[in-house]
Amino acid sequence: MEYAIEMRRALHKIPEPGFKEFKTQAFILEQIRAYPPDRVTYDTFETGVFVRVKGLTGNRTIGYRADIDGLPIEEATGLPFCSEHPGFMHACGHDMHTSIALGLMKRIIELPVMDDVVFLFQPAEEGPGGAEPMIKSPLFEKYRPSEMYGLHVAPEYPVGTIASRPGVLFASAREVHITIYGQSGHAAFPHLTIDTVVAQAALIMQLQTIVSRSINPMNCSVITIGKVDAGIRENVIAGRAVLDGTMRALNGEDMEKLERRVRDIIRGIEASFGVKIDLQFGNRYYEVVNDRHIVDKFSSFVKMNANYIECDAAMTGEDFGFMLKEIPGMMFWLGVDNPTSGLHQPTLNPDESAIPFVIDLLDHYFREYV
Ligand SMILES: CC(=O)N[C@@H](CCC[C@H](N)C(=O)O)C(=O)O
Repeated sequence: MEYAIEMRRALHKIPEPGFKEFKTQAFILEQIRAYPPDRVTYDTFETGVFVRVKGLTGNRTIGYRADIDGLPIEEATGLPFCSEHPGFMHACGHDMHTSIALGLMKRIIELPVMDDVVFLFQPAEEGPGGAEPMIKSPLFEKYRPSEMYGLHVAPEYPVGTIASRPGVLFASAREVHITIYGQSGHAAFPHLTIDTVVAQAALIMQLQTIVSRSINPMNCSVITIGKVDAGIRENVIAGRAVLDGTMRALNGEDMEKLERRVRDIIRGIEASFGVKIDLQFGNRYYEVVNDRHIVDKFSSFVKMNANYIECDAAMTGEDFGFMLKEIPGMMFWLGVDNPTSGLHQPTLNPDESAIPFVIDLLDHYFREYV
């Protein structure tokens, strides 16, 4: 079996949450330590790894980033190499991203390219975000590339397709964590309680008016409440309710407006229902903004070798945006032909033939065009 596919299957079995990618990091280090130290240098950062592969001239340093974390989703693919970690799955394709980086690294160690190539195996993309601390760490200066690339699997495109665009490719994203405090009591005496479930329901519905009533309809934004929790049984009024969600926008102004309106609505809910609400915003992921010149260079190359689509921006978030704020570069979608499933679904099953396809493509690009 092709080395990188073997890597993917091994990684698929051990999905781990952000900053707890201990087995994944050990697995990556095991691969790196098999190479001669005069070809490869590396450092660990939290559960991530920086690697430099020496080029023939080393005049420049090209960066390639792979995110390595999994998601708290119970896998339902039935694959023979499915997750061995109950309740966790590589449901966003980071096993593909990491094995592509390992395969590309092996290729250019065995047959060097002109430039040094730096690989960033980054933890916690799904949250709380590993890209920002990784590039703020002093180690980043030792590995700093002059341009950077990253990819994300795209189940909706067939294998052999690359999609990207100059400018904003992914939205900015910010998690929202809300806890509602009231007064629990008997279901039969609601007037003696402060029911957080009713406040929670009203809050969810009001939050859903922000995008439609406060954001310019010509712009795109999203508020999703992905998790709600409250109560202990049918005849006890819940004294505490929790909501977790995420907000997306394509520019900073809209993201700030989303935050402002969430605060306003929460004040209103407190006044109308007599509850107290604790609101916490997570890290803001910046938009992924692709460098125009680098997209031109890369897309011209791809058009000669594969199918290139100039796609629309997507409302997915990606902390690769932090890296692209610091270093010019680009992210692109890699077709993995799984249109009946999708990202963050328990049935996600990317076509592995995309792995050798993109390793060949990037190897060729890094060797002759970058
Ligand atoms: C590519 C992808 O699916 N990324 C995640 C990033 C999540 C960021 C953060 N945890 C949030 O929810 O805001 C996405 O959900 O788009």
